[in-house]
Amino acid sequence: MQKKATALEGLYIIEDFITETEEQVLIRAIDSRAWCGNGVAPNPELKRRTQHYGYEFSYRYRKVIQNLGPLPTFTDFITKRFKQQKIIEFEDEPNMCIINEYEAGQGIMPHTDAATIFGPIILSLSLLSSCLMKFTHSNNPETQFLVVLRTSLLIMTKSSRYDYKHSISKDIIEWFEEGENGEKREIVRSRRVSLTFRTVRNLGVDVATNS
Ligand SMILES: O=C(O)CCC(=O)C(=O)O
Ligand SMILES: [Fe+2]
Repeated sequence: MQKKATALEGLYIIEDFITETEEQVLIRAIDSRAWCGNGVAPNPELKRRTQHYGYEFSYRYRKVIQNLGPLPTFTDFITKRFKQQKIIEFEDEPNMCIINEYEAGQGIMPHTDAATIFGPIILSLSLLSSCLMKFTHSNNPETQFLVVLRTSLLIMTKSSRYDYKHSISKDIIEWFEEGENGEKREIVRSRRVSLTFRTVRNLGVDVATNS
């Protein structure tokens, strides 16, 4: 398992964080649970579907609204691996996991995960379809970085976590350049599911945005 640095300070990717079998087992466990969003409470106004564990986040009020108890057992092997691989320190143990589902044509608007509420490390495990995540500097929008998310773990810390907004487009076809020769590659987006692990530090209102 290799933690690779990206060109953006504080942003790392681990490509082989879980196996294909673990991915399938996770998807089955997730799909056996109830989704909210797309008309269903507690976040009916959000078009994409989500599941909230540990704490419930309200996109409307931009804050954590209730403690939901421990994370589900199907995430135990993931959080254990965070510790084994020394991705997190003890005090950064995630106590919240939001699962997002993106159908083809769905994305997430540029935002910075609330610095007042969540801890310094944001971990996002991507399943199923690949996509591009764009990082745009909050004060200097011309400064941008693109990362490819396959079945991988994204580790967002430091500048990437605080100084940039991250977003995923709604595009069904995305292009990126890879390798030494900058070969052009295509992603045809289909269903993607991500698990974002955070540490809730504070139950205050999110003064930044999390959409
Ligand atoms: O889907 C992802 O990988 C990112 C989700 C995200 O940025 C968020 O929920 O704040
Ligand atoms: Fe985010």
